[in-house]
Amino acid sequence: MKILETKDLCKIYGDDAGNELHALKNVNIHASKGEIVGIVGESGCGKSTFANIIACITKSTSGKILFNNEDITHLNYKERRDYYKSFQMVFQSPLDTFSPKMKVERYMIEPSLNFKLMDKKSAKEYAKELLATVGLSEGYMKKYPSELSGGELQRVVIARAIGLKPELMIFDECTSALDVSIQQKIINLIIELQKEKGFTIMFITHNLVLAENICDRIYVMKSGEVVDVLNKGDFRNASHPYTKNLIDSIFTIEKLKEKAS
Ligand SMILES: Nc1ncnc2c1ncn2[C@@H]1O[C@H](COP(=O)(O)OP(=O)(O)OP(=O)(O)O)[C@@H](O)[C@H]1O
Repeated sequence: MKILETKDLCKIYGDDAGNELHALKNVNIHASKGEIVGIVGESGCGKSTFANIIACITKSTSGKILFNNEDITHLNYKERRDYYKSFQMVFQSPLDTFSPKMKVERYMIEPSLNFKLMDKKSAKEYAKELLATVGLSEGYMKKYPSELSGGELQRVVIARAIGLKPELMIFDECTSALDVSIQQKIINLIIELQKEKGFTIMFITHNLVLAENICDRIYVMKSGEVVDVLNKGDFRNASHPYTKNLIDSIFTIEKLKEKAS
């Protein structure tokens, strides 16, 4: 069953001088229930624009977005709020989602209170449970963002996002701001949570090796277009020269590493 499907999604950014930038060109991407779908491409290819449109942060210029077969291309305020119960996004920098003056506790209980899902006491208990799920003790509830490491902050962001039991989550370069050793831990956490909770993931990254390791299907983007779709087990059989180049560059790095060791 398809959770998300885009049909000929286009985005044109314009400036005051009348210049147009076609950031997305007829993008057709889908994700079925329980899948981990990768969107991979170099900087500026349109990955974040795509994610922001799905998150209703940016408006598309044309095309359609279907969520559980319902057209969500033009949602009003109330509909968007409802959508955010089923959709959550985790951004590259956890500090972007945190106010520096907000303790972890308030950040964690906010969704439960905003959506009137439970009272404050239960929301606090639920927040502690969620923190435990991402490997953080309840002591973190009383901390400010400045007292947490980048990896810990990203765990808190993930804990809050899964608290709403979303059907679809987008992770937009969610580990690129972290140390390599922490990146692996966060990726493992996301995979474990996905297996346990069964939600669908769109994983946005410039890192093809990472995507290859965790995704069921990868969409390769270049200059706003999907140029290749690679299925699991088939990732090295890319057809587009751009993807072949990406893969060749990985092999070259692997060979250099082999030579060096
Ligand atoms: N608000 C905006 N106004 C004008 N142009 C924009 C805007 N946002 C993005 N762009 C342009 O659209 C293109 C796609 O940008 P986007 O951020 O989606 O790419 P990306 O693949 O996510 O890149 P990165 O990995 O560097 O974040 C780029 O050329 C960018 O400069």
